[in-house]
Amino acid sequence: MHIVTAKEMYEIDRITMEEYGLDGRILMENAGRAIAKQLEGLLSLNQRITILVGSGNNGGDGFVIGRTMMNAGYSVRILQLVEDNRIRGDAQYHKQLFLSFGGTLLHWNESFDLKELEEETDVWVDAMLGIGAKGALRSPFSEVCTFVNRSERLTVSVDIPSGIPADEESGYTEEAIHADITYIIEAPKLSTFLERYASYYGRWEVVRIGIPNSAWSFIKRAIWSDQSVQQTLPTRSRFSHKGSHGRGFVIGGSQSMPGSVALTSSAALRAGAGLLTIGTVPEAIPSIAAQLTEATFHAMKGQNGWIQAQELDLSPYDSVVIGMGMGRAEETASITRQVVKSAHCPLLIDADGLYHIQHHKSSLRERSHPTVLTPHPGEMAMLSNQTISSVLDHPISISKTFAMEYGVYLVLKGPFTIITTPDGEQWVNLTGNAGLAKGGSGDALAGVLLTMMMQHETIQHALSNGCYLHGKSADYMVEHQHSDRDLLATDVIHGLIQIFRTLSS
Ligand SMILES: NC(=O)C1=CN([C@@H]2O[C@H](COP(=O)(O)OP(=O)(O)OC[C@H]3O[C@@H](n4cnc5c(N)ncnc54)[C@H](OP(=O)(O)O)[C@@H]3O)[C@@H](O)[C@H]2O)[C@@H](O)CC1
Ligand SMILES: [K+]
Repeated sequence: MHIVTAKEMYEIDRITMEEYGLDGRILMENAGRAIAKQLEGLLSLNQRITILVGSGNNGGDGFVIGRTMMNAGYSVRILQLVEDNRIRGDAQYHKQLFLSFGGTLLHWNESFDLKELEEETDVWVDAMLGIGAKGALRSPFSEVCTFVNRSERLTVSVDIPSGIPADEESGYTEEAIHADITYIIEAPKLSTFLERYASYYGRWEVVRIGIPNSAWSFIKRAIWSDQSVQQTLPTRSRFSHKGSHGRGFVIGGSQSMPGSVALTSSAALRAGAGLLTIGTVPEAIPSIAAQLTEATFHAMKGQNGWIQAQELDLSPYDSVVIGMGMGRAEETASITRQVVKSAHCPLLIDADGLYHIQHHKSSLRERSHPTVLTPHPGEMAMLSNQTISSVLDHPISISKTFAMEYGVYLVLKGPFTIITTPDGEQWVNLTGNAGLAKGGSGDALAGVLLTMMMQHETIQHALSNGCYLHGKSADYMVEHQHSDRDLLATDVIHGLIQIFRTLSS
């Protein structure tokens, strides 16, 4: 399923109408009918529907929904918020149909009594503004949205909750509709995944309106779905041996921080790594070894409990991860630089490794093997010289610019983790929950990703599947054994057992 900007969606509509010849009025009919079908499944016949329409094609969808629901036996009325002469084109065509079918149309005016309307309403359908919304809500949209948000009635939005943008834009008002459900037309828009706007959507579902599949070919952004996982997660052959599942190397840890490297390694093993070696300071080995009997160790030279710069032979490994629990001292900066240069295999840089790389980003471009960076928004801000709030407002475009500029795979972690390839292709992962917002989650993710990188032909598939599995495990654990308060990274690692069992059954 693709993810689009408003501009891209308009282009897809244009291609469908001009190049394939599908009339815009039919698209609008399909949109309204697809949403009406969902509403019929959701509502009982005694629930009275009020549809709020604006001047654009979003309102046009509202007129189709009105006619279709009315025909299905529901009590429907439409409140039009703009003057009659503002409704044109396809929307005007469908408004006429609604009227000729005997629909009830109310017009907004200064003295309109919304309270009275509310008394005759069980469900608000918001068809005021769609992807054509620009800037803060103007009157009377702002007053109507404020009223609907205060009303206790079920609120269903068409395509986008009115008042929020489709794209990574700011400057919108909080009066935007807080929908219970949003039926998104054909493809989620960027704002569906932005911290600032995601909650306005409520629960969302995508409805198809007949856009041809080939019209999407220029869109390089999509959701990583259950189906994507089924198509790309490698199966294990009966004749495989430990060497077939990858030999991984985890570099990190320090005397005072052995835990994160233990989590990464434990996750890598649980995700199915064939062999795993941990490179850390001698002082950290006993405590990690006590937890992880399956790992082997490479005792690295250390000073004051931190890893020192030293020669490392990385040739035996299929993938390397560096950074967790390593500290920010100059010694660990030079080992990071050295590994970036000498790892002739896929390399994942996380945590303190990202801190060290910020001043040597150009060295990433010189690598001839894949490099993966796994920042959280704070680390992304540091790497891209942006503020954290700017990263949160523009995670999709900032990720893309960075990944393309430095030729890296980027995994920007968050409630919707975004995976970007060096070519600028992007995938959004939907699994995971608030239980992952704590220390240790990132360490566990790095371990799962390390293993996936050794077992997939394509790094993007590896990263997308790794993020999916990690989030899916967290979801499973919160559903069956934990809450999103008490979930720990070790629980997420443990939950992988169940996820693999389900996927392979
Ligand atoms: N073939 C297609 O294209 C299909 C499209 N489809 C549907 O069309 C939707 C997009 O339609 P759209 O482009 O007409 O834009 P839409 O969001 O309805 O409204 C624009 C109007 O809003 C106004 N306005 C803007 N900002 C405002 C504000 N802050 N406060 C107040 N008013 C504001 C603006 O006024 P203006 O600024 O021009 O004065 C303009 O008149 C899309 O989301 C989907 O639902 C489907 O039917 C499938 C086929
Ligand atoms: K809307």
